[in-house]
Amino acid sequence: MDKLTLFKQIQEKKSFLCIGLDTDLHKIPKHLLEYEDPIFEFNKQIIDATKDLAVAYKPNTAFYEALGAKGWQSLARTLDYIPNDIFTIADAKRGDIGNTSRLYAQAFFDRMNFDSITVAPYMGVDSVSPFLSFEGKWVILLALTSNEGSQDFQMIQSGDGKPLFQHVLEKSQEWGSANNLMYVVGATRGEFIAEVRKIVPDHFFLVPGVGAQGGSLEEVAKYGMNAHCGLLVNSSRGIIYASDGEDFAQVARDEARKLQAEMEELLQKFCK
Ligand SMILES: O=C(O)c1cc(=O)[nH]c(=O)n1[C@@H]1O[C@H](COP(=O)(O)O)[C@@H](O)[C@H]1O
Repeated sequence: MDKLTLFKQIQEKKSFLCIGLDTDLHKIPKHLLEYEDPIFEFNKQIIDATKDLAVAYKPNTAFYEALGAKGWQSLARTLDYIPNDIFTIADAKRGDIGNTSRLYAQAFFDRMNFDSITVAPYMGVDSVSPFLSFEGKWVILLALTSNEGSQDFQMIQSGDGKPLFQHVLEKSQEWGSANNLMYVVGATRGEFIAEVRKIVPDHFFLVPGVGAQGGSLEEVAKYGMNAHCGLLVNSSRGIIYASDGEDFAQVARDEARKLQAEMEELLQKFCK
């Protein structure tokens, strides 16, 4: 999916919501456990209930890898079930030496056909560029993450006073463009979003940290939105685990609708 098509989706649905399919066997409603593939059944019902409200789905692969081969099957079935016009993110946080990264890219872009994959930049250009050589696919590079530990390294300043995350943003622009490279910017790092947007004015951000992590959607939009929206704001637990009863899909829809309604207003206010 290219950048313009993604923006058209955002305009049509009046939404820049990404729903995280972080599906945990111990958290899904108990009545689903009688299904042959409870994880897929849960995801299927969440997708059916929210596909008119979301412009992206983001399974975090850890939740599927932890279940071994069966988990991978559930992930593949989930991906196949997501409507083709909705952007898909393999939240795998991969990155290794060149020939290994190329195999990771094959796994998620050829064998699984995800639109995009999250990648850690720590090993530099040869660990990232193999993913960028896949036509029509996206790298979503970790830049300023939402977790506590983002302070440990990402804020360390080099001699020129630039924090590490700024070096990641600047250097990586030599590797890809705003048409195949996005950045992870945590909603919990609101005070830096304006600064990040200045460094990368045209790139899309994947923004986790709204909902369960307490980040502000309004602040993200106020400081991060550009003329093509430029944002995919994720919520996982806040939506998919809003209820653990038989009504889980409807309640998830209600939560997604609340975020989408707020996004509709924010698009009118800041998307210019
Ligand atoms: O790459 C990510 O998606 C990610 C980056 C980051 O900085 N923080 C972060 O929470 N995430 C992921 O985004 C999702 C957030 O989940 P919730 O806190 O339940 O909305 C999880 O799958 C995280 O792994």
